[in-house]
Amino acid sequence: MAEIAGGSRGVRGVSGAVPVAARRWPLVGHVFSLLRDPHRFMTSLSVRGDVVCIYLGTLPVYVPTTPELVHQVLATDANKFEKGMLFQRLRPLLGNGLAVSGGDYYRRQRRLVQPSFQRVRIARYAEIMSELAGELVSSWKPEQVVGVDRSMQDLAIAVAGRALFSTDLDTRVTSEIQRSVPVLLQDGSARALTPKLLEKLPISWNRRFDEAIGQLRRMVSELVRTMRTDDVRPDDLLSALISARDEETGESMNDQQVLDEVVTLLIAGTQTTALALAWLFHELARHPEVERRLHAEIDEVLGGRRRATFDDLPALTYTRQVANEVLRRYAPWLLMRRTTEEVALDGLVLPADTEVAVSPYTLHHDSRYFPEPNRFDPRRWAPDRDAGLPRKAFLPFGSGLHHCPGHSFAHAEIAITVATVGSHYKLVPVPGRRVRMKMTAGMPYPSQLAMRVIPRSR
Ligand code: HEM
Repeated sequence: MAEIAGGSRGVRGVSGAVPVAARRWPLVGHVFSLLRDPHRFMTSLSVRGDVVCIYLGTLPVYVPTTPELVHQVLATDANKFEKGMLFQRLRPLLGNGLAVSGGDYYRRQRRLVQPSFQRVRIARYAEIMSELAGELVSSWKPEQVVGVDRSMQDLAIAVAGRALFSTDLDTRVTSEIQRSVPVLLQDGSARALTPKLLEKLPISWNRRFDEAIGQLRRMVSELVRTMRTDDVRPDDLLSALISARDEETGESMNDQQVLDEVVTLLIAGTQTTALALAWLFHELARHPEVERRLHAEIDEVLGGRRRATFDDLPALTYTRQVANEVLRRYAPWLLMRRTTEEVALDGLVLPADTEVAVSPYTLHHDSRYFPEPNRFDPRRWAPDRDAGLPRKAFLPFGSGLHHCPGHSFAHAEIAITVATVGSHYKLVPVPGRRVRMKMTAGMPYPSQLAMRVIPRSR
């Protein structure tokens, strides 16, 4: 029989009954099931109920599974929530940046950061994307085996680094970013999930993590100070953040605030985009008919050019459909929130300080909104099917108050990279290496993604 949490002021003062997800273990709760087979666990939630309780260790977390309830949490009632427990554990890394801050402070910072992602600025960042994707492709040799996950991560870090700090800064900056960001991405999620007690132990990954944060924050704060005193500022994201003025108050950010937002952008904007690209190449290799159609589009739009640019984006329509399908299939597992006051959610009353999580992954694999959800089918996103699209069930970039400010940046980077790679090469899997999906850092990670680079014959 299904386990039920709640009851009259049951779990931590929650009133109302709610089903508990299957396969709960003593002490670890559902963490074991999540790690062992994340796809199976996350897709089992919607069959259980409209709100399901999962346990991260002994902590109950309430997960709404319908688009309407998700919209309530992320948009309509967004003011009644703050970022949840896992984000708080990342404060040493992200400071008080957008991903962790809340209330009036958050709103002001969001108003200041948002203009850095206007269309004209994306066009400027797209030049960097095109140049760096071209350099990556030139560095590959025909028949070479590349770690696609690692290559895409290096590329995304280089793009974000240059977009933030312009091209003419010394290479010390770029190499420090290339060194610290992967450490922070890898160890940051482990730190968020392990007991707080372990943070202080002098074990190697704690030392590595603390050293990487220290180095990165020192370097960025030095840059911010230098840039403030320079008469001529480069046309980059960092100068845009420094010059931003709040329309309502005329205020700008101090050095600490700029620093927190820069580190947040480096962390939030790199791993996510790199994963989408890595999974995209994986899916292309598994679906030759999709790959053929994509290559045909690239050849037609680029007309023999070897690098895609910002101006090509509107014509790369099938590329966009493929990207959307990747973002559907490989979406964030859980976006964590915590109530700041009492919230009524589908017959439940959640008191303040209750952990709630929304799962884009679960919604994206619910057959009520996406028929045959495990099938990779970019045609779902074809323009003639537009009217039937379940928009509220598609949340790769979240929605409402915290909707990802970097979504156009990410779409531009995905399309430019795929088209630039596709104009030279196709990537084929190395036989005998099985790719599994891992639960890491809130996103689906491939276990390993070694692929061979084959020149395209046209
Ligand atoms: C495929 C790539 C990406 C995906 C799937 C993605 C996904 C998301 C999601 C789901 C959220 C909402 C989190 C929440 O509600 O708790 C978010 C927020 C955020 N993203 Fe992205 N993102 C991507 C790329 C980027 C890029 C390229 C940047 C910046 C250069 C960026 C910067 C941010 C920031 C700063 C936030 C926090 C926003 C806030 O809380 O107000 N992201 N992203």
